[in-house]
Amino acid sequence: MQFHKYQGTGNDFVMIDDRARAFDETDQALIARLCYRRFGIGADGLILLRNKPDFDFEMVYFNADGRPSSMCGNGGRCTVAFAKFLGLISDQTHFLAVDGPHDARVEPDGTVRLRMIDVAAPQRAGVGENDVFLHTGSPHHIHFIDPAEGHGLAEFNVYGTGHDIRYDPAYDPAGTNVNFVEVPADPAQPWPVRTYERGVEDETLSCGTGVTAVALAASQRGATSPVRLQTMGGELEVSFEQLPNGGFANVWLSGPATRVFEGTL
Ligand SMILES: N[C@H](CCC[C@H](N)C(=O)O)C(=O)O
Repeated sequence: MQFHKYQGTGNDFVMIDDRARAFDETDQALIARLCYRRFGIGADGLILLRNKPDFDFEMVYFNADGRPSSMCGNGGRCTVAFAKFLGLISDQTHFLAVDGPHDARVEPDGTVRLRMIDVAAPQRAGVGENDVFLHTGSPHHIHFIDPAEGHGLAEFNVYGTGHDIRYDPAYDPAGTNVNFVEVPADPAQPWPVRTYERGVEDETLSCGTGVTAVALAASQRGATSPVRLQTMGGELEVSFEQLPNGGFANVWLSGPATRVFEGTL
């Protein structure tokens, strides 16, 4: 079986052209093994590209634990780049993902812009003012680091604190992804973000639905569209319109999506 490896700002994926529907998506152990960085190919997730009536293609996403997951923003952008590589699309597309239909376009410089679902207003999470929750196709807890905490994002214990919030009973049974954000002195500058991802059960170099949630939450702290986000794996941009009810529409996630190598299993 042929596979391709893609990454979007360091969030990486095993990509499979499964239009023949030959891949057993119920084989959780196989998917987990393919994503395992020591005994397998290594990735944060695995994506099947499949045919779907009325759409250019369907994207089926699995976390590194082998389980089907909610929407993956970086994976969606990489699947669009893969569809273009396969000659399925040119520079615009309408495809189906687990959270519904998505439009996307590929810019001349290779930037992939993905339209995300409309997002409800941020909800308070935890006890203080520094924690909010949004669902951007995947669930995201966001913690704005308070300088009074005494440490910045670079030395923050993303794994430990992220793990605790991800498994907090308040998020039972599905859990959540967890994002840690440093408020920049100038909100027009990139907002630094680090993410603990559910289903990877570790920090990833970036998370597309995560930075989307952060950008929307940051609009309550002086950020205006488009918001630039600085992840460990590179810069992403999120644009949006704020709705009168506090929600968001016309939400777009933009950034690079790169084919790294291909191989045969
Ligand atoms: N781990 C996420 C799904 C992948 C999200 C992330 N890779 C992205 O780019 O949005 C979850 O279980 O909700």
